[in-house]
Amino acid sequence: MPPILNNRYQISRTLGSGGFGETFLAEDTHLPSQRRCVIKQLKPIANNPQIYEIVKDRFQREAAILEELGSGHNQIPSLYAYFELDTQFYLVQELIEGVTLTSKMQEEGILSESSVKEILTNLLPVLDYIHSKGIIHRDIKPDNIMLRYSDHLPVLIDFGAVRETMGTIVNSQGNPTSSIVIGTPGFMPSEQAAGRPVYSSDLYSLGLTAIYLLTGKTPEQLETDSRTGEIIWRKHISQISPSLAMVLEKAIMSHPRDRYSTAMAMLQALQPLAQTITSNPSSSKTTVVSPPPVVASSAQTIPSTSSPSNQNNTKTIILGSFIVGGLISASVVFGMIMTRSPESSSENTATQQALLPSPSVTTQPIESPIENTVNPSPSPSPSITPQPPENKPSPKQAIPDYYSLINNAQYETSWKHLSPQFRNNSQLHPNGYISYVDWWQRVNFVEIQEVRMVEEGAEVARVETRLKYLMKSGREASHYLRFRLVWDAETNNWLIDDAKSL
Ligand SMILES: Nc1ncnc2c1ncn2[C@@H]1O[C@H](COP(=O)(O)OP(=O)(O)OP(=O)(O)O)[C@@H](O)[C@H]1O
Repeated sequence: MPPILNNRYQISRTLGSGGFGETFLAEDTHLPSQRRCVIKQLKPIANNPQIYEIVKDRFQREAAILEELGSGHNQIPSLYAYFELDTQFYLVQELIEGVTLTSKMQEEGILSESSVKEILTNLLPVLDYIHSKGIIHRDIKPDNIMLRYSDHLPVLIDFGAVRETMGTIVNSQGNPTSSIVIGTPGFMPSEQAAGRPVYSSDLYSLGLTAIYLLTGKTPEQLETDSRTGEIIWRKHISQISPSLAMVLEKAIMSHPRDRYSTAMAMLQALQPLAQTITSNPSSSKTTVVSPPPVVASSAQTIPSTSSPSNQNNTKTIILGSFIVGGLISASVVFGMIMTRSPESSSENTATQQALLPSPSVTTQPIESPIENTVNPSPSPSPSITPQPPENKPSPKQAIPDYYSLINNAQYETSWKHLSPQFRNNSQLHPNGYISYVDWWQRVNFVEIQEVRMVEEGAEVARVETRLKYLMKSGREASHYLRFRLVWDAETNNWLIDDAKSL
């Protein structure tokens, strides 16, 4: 290796070497500052002029993607330059002054739960960003995440796609294809090992990275449950909050269907936990569950008023009831509602009407006095909004709390967050709790995109929400719901008493 590469970069030392070449620390002699940089050398595996041209073409495209990613997110190194030299390819990247998670672990030992949560919370938006560009990293592991000294933020290095390009060969049909699977055994899920990575493959790898940081165990050192095929890891941690354990459990499920389908969904499942640990639970922190900028920019806001037509009202009532309470016998109708436009057919409307809950429960106008609440004490006058006592939780927080339980499959607890009246509604829950659980088991994740207070009284409150349902079937649907909450002094909680679509 010449001391000066491409007549410009003075090599200081080798940082690492892998199957496709070496990584160097260098100085850019063409800049007055002699800026330090990292140079990644890549060697194509095939020694064939025809393939070389294909690799060159692909390398250029991958470099363009890296340039875009690096300039679009501060936790991805910038691409300063790229070039080819003597049939080898080079990427010149921003030097991240920091430490890889592997080195940190080796130096300091296992990380605390709060450090791991912080890393996850700061890394998931980066994954969301690259996924929003249609890119799967494919090699998330402790070696490829650096904690930057200056701001302690995790930075994602070493994207897999460029290396894959170097593995280009021509298959027996004469088409260029990659001969290699990118990823690291143990950290990559089976669908990726089979050459079919999906976005949640990165979440799987991230989950195992977090487990490595918490336990010091690499995936190869963890056993697998021979009955379910899932990884057994919890016994290696003396103490972990059940909520973080559930998030990690879901992230590393062997089947992609059972994992979080998006980085934001995983982040959202994590955030109420961070909030519980770090903030005053009585303060309203709904910004924590607000959508990330990517989602928010394209999303609609909650309609400020609602005057649905009768037909829409019908749909609304059923939908709202299903979404909160769950109705086993009507799940087929729910499926139809989720996939059809608001102008549902008269046939569907008839089916829906047959399933209408009692009008006294769901059709009362928002301004009408609330009856049948759990707490028999008189409702306050609508014109007076009493100040809630200091230690009383915000009704706004009741919604993310409820869905956090749902997302963590804590159905027994979430069921208790419904008012007795809502639970006992036989049209909503013909078999009580069994119907409720049966319904929720079909839902992969509920994303809370917005929560807005409409009315806050001492005993009754109303909030409007924008939710996104990610079904296990792969369907997605957005819903605007208005919740009525009733205060339960006994449990010191706001209980969900009703929900209507807007
Ligand atoms: N942008 C960067 N800033 C600072 N250090 C980096 C950067 N990129 C890589 N490194 C350091 O160089 C080491 C090796 O780099 P890298 O992981 O890219 O390649 P490798 O291990 O040689 O091969 P492979 O690409 O097969 O993983 C990393 O562990 C990291 O310490």
